Amino acid sequence: MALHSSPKNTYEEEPDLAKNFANETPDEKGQRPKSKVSRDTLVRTHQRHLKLLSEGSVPIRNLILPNPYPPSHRSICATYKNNVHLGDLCIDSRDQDDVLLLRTIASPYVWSSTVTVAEDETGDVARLTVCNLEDNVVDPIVTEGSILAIKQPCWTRLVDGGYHVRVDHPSDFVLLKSDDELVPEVWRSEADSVLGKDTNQCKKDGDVMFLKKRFRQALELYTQGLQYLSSNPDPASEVDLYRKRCGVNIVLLRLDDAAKDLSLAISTHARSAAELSSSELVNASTVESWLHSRSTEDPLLISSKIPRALKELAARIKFDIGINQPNPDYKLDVISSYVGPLTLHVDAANYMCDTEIRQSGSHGRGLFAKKDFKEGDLICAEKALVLPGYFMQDRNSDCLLYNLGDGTAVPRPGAWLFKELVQKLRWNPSLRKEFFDLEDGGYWKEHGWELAEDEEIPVDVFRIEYIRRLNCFSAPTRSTDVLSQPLNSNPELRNGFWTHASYINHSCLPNTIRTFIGDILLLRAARDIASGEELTNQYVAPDIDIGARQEKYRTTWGFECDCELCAVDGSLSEDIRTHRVKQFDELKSMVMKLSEKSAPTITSLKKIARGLRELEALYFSTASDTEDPYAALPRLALVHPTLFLTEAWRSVKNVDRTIEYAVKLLRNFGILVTTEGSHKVLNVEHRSGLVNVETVRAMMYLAEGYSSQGKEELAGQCVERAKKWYVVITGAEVGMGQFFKTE
Ligand SMILES: C[S@@+](CC[C@H](N)C(=O)[O-])C[C@H]1O[C@@H](n2cnc3c(N)ncnc32)[C@H](O)[C@@H]1O
Repeated sequence: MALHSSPKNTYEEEPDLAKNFANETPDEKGQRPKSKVSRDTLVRTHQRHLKLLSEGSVPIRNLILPNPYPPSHRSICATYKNNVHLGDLCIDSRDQDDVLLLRTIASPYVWSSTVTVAEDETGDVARLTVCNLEDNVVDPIVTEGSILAIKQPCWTRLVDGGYHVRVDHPSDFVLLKSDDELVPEVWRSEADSVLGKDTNQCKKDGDVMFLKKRFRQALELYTQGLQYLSSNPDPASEVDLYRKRCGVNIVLLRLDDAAKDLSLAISTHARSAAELSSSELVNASTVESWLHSRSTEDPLLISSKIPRALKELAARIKFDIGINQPNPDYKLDVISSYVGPLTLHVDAANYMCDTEIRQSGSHGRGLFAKKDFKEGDLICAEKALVLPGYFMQDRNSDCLLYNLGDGTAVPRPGAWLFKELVQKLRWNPSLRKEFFDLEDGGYWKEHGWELAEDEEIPVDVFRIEYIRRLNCFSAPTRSTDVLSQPLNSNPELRNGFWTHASYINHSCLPNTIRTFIGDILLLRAARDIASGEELTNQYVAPDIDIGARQEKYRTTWGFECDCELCAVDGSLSEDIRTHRVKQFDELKSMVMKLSEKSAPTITSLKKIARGLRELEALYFSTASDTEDPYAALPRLALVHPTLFLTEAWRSVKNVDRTIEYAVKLLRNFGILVTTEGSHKVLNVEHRSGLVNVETVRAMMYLAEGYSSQGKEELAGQCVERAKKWYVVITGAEVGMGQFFKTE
């Protein structure tokens, strides 16, 4: 992968160098660093890198995950007794109980990570690199003079020589307030002078910061205003400040804090409003649990009793945390009209109550139907836990994630999802249980890490990455848009996370199809599904050759598929398999060559048809005397040439052949189409067929063919079925008119 970062900027680690370095350097674990850099040199080097950054020498964010280690579970108060200094630290050797207090002596360098220079209480200095912070240049977290506590600190070697203190888990990094009792006396006296503004001034300054998008500073100023009010009570100002702080917390995706602020705003308002002072609303914790409840119900009628501004915030928080509605009723056309590349997040509730998670034989847990669904029905709709909304074309959004632990490199969509997941989970402990319950490929168990019952779940960035990798989905802005894109155009897809849908296991013959409208994932039935049946989905479209597809499942998700198609394909002799792939490749290259020509000749079409028959024979030759194992199954190797021939016969207006090949195409996807009753009734049968854009098109070609033969009833039934499948593959009826007009 080409990297554009300037070689001069050594603060941006070169992933390949870092990887080789990690493998090649002598093991110094547990030793003290051999060399020490002076304060002057550290600061001068830092200034040079700040300058390089301001000159824009770093177009790609390289996020690097080193070899895994668990986050510290200890609170800094509990570990204060193990307060260590820089001189005590060893290389690559962490003690969960250690805590290091530092004060920064330089402005931060904020890009792939936050780099600064800091001193300890004894005046010793170090380069400090904090990874996976939600830091930004406009509103930095670590400013000059910040006081920090670093849990389980150690020295880590740098590629260019030297050592730094590197933090990977955000929870191992704690920003201390100037009045915190842990802050050493010498530092405390200097930092204390920040306070001293009255509430109105804090509010005004906070508003200015908010408008400048310096959200963390706004948060700090509103907090100071509230502190002032604790000794000078004024309920109206208090409600106002909690409301404002709630708004900032929502922007920063700190929903737990936003819910707390809003509960305090509502309870303070209720206490001061004569008609509400005896209501349940005065109890902030009751309001907070309502905000966190996933129900659409409002048993305390909170919304009707509070001012509009608070009501709107309550709706915002509830939608962002996620609410569940009991039915599949959505105005998908309206929702879809709001969605665009920059407006992914829509206000919609989830619909999940007709599906449940339970054990699925050897597949771990799975998602199951709790009632019967008909083909095309909406089974479940879920808003994303995280769907990064960065602008794809923006050069500044380039970002790559390197996992040195297993040597993988994750491109931009996955890297952004990782970054945002870390922040969402860091700031919202209420969302952690659901997330960390997901499949992590045995990562935690393998390391023997466990949590006590009452322990807060730590934000382990390595575990987040394992969970992301096994459970994320690639998503277009809207699935409908994919249909209108030119064939073979390969638009970059986002990478998003939907927790409930993460429980769906893969099958090459899935009974559901997932689609997206903005951050809503819609799961629809690809065929009739009975209550109790496991719901399955295609993680990726299956390769024609079983060896290739099982390899993909094994390396990406750690399983081997045992669906009906894999069982039949897997029972073939190596000889037939190789033969099939070879024939397929030959036929494909013939088709590709012909596709480049504007009008293929009838002779060339007949040649392809002959090749197709030979390939078909390789499927039949696997049949025993009595039954064809592929009778109701897709014959994947036949799909591509059959599609070509269907469209080619259509383009030369040969109606009979178009119908013949459209029926064949559907059959090769595992969908059996027959007619009965003087050719008036269309039978479409599929137990495990694949529904996709090609099958929609094949149905439309059939409709067109029947129509030109004067068989209008059949044509109408084909159109009806094609429309139903259109909804299955795009999620909604949106754009259907246009699609069927242009097809
Ligand atoms: C998105 S999760 C699905 C839920 C998962 N089964 C669980 O228990 O949390 C993906 C993981 O499920 C398992 N899985 C999915 N499809 C499977 C299949 N067809 N056969 C076996 N395991 C499967 C694999 O372990 C895979 O990494």
